[in-house]
Amino acid sequence: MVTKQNSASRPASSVDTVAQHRMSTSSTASSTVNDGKTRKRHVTFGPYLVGSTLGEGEFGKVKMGWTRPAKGSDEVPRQVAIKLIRRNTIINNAEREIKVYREINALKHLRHPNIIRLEEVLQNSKYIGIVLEYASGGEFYKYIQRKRRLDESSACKIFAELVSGVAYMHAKGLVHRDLKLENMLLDSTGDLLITDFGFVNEFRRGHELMSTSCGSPCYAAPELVVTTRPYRGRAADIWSCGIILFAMLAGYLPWDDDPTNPKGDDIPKLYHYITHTKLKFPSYISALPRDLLRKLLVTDPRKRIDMPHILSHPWLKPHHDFLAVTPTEWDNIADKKLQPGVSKRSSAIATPTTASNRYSHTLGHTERKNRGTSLVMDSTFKHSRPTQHTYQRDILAESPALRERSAKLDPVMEEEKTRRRDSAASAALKAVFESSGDDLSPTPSANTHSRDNRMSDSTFTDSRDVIPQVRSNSNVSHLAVGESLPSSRVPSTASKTSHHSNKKHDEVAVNHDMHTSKAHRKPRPATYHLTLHSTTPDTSTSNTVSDSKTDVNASKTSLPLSGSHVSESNSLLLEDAEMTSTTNTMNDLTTNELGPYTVVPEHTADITGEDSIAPLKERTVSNIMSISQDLDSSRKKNRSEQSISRDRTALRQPSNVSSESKSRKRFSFLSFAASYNSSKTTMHTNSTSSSSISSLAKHQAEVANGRSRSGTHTSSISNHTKTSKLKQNVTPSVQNNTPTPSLEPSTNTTPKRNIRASVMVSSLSTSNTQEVPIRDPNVHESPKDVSRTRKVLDFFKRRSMRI
Ligand SMILES: Nc1ncnc2c1ncn2[C@@H]1O[C@H](COP(=O)(O)OP(=O)(O)OP(=O)(O)O)[C@@H](O)[C@H]1O
Repeated sequence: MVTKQNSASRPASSVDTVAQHRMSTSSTASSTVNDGKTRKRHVTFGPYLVGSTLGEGEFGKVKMGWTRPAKGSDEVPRQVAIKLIRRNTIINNAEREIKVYREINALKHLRHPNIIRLEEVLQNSKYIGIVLEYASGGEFYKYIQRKRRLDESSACKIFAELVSGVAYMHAKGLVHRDLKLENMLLDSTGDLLITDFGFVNEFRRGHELMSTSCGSPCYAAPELVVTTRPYRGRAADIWSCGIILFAMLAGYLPWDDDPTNPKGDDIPKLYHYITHTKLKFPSYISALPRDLLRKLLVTDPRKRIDMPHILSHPWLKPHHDFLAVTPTEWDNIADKKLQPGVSKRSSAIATPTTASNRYSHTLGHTERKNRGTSLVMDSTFKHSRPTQHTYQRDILAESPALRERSAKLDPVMEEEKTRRRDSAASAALKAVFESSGDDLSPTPSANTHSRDNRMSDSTFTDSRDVIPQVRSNSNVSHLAVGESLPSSRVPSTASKTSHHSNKKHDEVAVNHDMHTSKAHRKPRPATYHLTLHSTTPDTSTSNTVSDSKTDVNASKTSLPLSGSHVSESNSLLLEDAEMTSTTNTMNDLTTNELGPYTVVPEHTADITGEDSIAPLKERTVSNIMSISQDLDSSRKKNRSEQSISRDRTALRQPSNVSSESKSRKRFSFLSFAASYNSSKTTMHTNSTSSSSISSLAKHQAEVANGRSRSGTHTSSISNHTKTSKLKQNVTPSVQNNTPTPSLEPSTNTTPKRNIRASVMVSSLSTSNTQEVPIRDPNVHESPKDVSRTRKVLDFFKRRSMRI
């Protein structure tokens, strides 16, 4: 149990004691410990000691953190990852703010072993700190880079975990919309953790069309890119899963072999290629995964395989028991610790092996079902959080406006809501809000429901079972998303075992004939470029598997191919009669998902604000609503300004960006501009869009000429990719008497900026963008082709203005 203490009142020696204890348990902590003669200042954030930077994202740094066990406690400090978001970076940016709260609220409702676990959210005057489960296995895309590609059994296991997590969130009425290798982490046992829920959205069954395009170009489903029609979020996620599976198995991204676009960085060309070219497999991918990939990477979302068929696909047979766990069962497993009268500690002691088998895919489904109430979770589920609808119900009960919004909740979840209404989490949370009055924010009055008080409630037989809770002292009002069991009481993360960890991702037998030294030099998101591999065109035109002569088993394997899921051709059906206008807008989501998170860390150090002890502005329903209401206007107002200021912010990034982060392939306006220029496009826009383009073009010219305001951009710019295509000196002409933006680059090498890959593009009125003829001398396109490609370009044109 972590006890919050005020650093001002806590003896410094105890800090050192904790630090030394920490040092003894974690090798990464040594930098904060001195020789004992002089006291060093330890960086803290709320109840956590803060360590080194794990990574950097759009909103700021992710830091390693450690819990600080109370003095005399036998608890071992536990590692967490703290995503620190500078409040001033989101305070005047409604979209960013919404993204942060989307992530928080989505994570709060998701409890699945392959989805990163949210521990709690802290806030002070400078930062919002999202405390996450620490993924000690690191980033999945780096793992693939190291391995070059995964062997089929490893890929199968990881893919099973991925689709299990995705199926779970889909069943919860949520779509991720930014699934990609870069948003996947590994835990200590090599199991997958899906992360980065900033683009998550909610859908209702029967009304699941979405209008906001977002994601990362290489992983985005074609319907997001080449049409402006509403799309089905779940189908888009499934496409991304297909790209991920292909990358895992092949070691490179699909449709990466366009000779006219060898680096795949010309996104419009890439999508043109995707929609016109059959999927090709390298010879080392066998028949079953090929079959699944063919069904996943179907450009027509109506013909794309759906989740039930994925889960039952023969290639995933080794994991069918794991995949048979239903979302409700996952929830039941997570809720186990909340049930009155169940002592996790005694159960864990009584059934240690069961606990460690939690993720075991080898566990028979029958056996798993029969475990019944004896099932014990290990540390992954040591926290419990209020469910989405429990949480919403309690909030909505206090707000007529939000109650009205609640009518839009997924009816599929109604049963879930009812089922959870009386859960311990619900009761505890309700108690918190009841005591907090109309404000709905946990205030000092909520402290009457302090941990100690609730511990005396006979409902909870084990103090560690009580979550969520308000941890409080005289200075702090803290809504904890979860509370941990002492690490010593439960199987540690490191001790988690599964049959996967036994294998520990066997080293891939790399075919060195295929992986030439040239291949190693190619900076691809998934390491290799297709053209360096032996590839086999997908020649299937019917429900047969006959892709490669190396697939000896192909002809012998009888696959339950579903005609509806087999891609006969990659032509995208743009006319989707079923698609109608969507009601699922960002505003809908915003109001439903924002919550009264207001947490004040008790004491400060380097990363805390000066006034951190003072009560901070509560996040009330009214300001939640105002964010929602202001969204549209602020979006319009700030569109072009934000894009430029973000560009400049990115340019002011510190020069010591790690080489790894530099090498991460990120989509940027510059890369788009390079692609745009290289496609020799002439733009015709109306005055509105042209002014934005003009602004961006002006800014880009500044960048190219080294006149960035910060003056430090050269050091912060990734120079691993030279925008050689900019040297083609193509100047789009902007008509309608608007100034012609000069996109001519300087003759100097113009490096590509390293900014985030995930973007969100609101569907703008097509009237804002006029004809965008594509002129590619090498391609003779039909009017239909031109139209499709134009849509691609429109997408990225809009997108680039939204960055
Ligand atoms: N729970 C975690 N455990 C370990 N490392 C993490 C964890 N979360 C993030 N990281 C590291 O921090 C990096 C930045 O994460 P973050 O989610 O902020 O950025 P991102 O992946 O670029 O997403 P985005 O910027 O879209 O929010 C990751 O790439 C990863 O290396």
